[in-house]
Amino acid sequence: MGRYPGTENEECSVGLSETARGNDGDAVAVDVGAKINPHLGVGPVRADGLHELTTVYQAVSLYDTVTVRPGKRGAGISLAIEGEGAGDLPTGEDNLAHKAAKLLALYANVEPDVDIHLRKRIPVAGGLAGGSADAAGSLVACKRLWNVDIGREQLDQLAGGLGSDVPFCLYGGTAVGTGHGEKVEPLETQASYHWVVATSHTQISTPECYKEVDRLRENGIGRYSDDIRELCRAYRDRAEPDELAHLLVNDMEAAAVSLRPDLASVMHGGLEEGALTAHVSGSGPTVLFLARDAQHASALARRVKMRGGVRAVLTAQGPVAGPEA
Ligand SMILES: C[C@](O)(CO)[C@H](O)COP(=O)(O)OP(=O)(O)OC[C@H]1O[C@@H](n2ccc(N)nc2=O)[C@H](O)[C@@H]1O
Ligand SMILES: Nc1ncnc2c1ncn2[C@@H]1O[C@H](COP(=O)(O)OP(=O)(O)OP(=O)(O)O)[C@@H](O)[C@H]1O
Repeated sequence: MGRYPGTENEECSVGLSETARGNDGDAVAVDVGAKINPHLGVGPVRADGLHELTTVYQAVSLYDTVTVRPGKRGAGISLAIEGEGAGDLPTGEDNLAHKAAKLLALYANVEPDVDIHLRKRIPVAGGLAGGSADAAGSLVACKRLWNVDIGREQLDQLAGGLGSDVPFCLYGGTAVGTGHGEKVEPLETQASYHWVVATSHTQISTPECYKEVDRLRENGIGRYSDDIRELCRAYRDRAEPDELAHLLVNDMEAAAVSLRPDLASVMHGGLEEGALTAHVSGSGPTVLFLARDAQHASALARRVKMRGGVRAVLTAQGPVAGPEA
């Protein structure tokens, strides 16, 4: 069993290294879960270039760990990354965890002298909001490190300026997202579901996937799924996984498959192996399979892996709580 409830992935059961969590009392470490969209309705493009969304978010048990420590006076923000995709990610101002720390320091009028360490387990550019999770973790950890007095609404606003998924990553759990995804309303549910998460060797850029949605729409393919009532009811009523399977929607799926046609055979393979349903996660290319329970998820993950054509196959359970420092 992993160190997080509901996960047995090796990636998640590895104890944190000393560099990640240290022994110094000044370090603040937070775990932030990946995001999935059980419903992702994509509407028209707005005047600001972003698409109107009606989405249901859920945080699942694949975690990045963000650790912050006081840096040398005047040294600014330093960032080190280990784990999933570490070599490919920016370590400077382009990193979302860096941006988040800088933004909070500006808000709080404190010197941003902080050493940030990211232990990444969330696949990069996989449609699982790994960068957004790190931004949310950095906000929460730096808030604690610098004792920043900031209300929920203002924190949400800073998060929304960093990216559409960042406000949800602050909340975790299950939530409804509107606007361009930044307006988040928590959705209470006692239900818990088990997923198989099949990651990919290549990445899909989020803006490219949105552009492909638009291109397909111009050709009459796809429509805005803006009705989430049945899905919200199912979450409130603790629907059985079989019922939930029929209610999941992703308006970006056709675009992701158009950009990466091999995803269709990954989905088809999982269904043949007994998945209740298969969907692209967000803007892809990760594929999610819904399982009946934890045992079914483990068995299904093994079978999906044996079929090949994917990078890694993980299991995850959701919802999980948001980051706490
Ligand atoms: C696909 C999702 O993950 C679903 O939750 C999100 O909508 C993407 O959220 P994100 O990665 O935080 O994206 P952002 O950093 O806000 O935006 C990246 C780019 O995606 C496109 N974008 C994003 C959100 C949105 N509602 N409409 C868009 O068209 C825009 O081209 C934008 O420049
Ligand atoms: N801390 C970070 N972790 C991951 N990616 C980051 C980070 N900071 C910046 N990025 C950039 O963001 C890009 C998208 O990465 P991310 O893992 O967030 O994608 P994603 O899961 O597809 O996002 P979303 O689901 O929100 O669309 C990466 O290619 C990378 O260049």
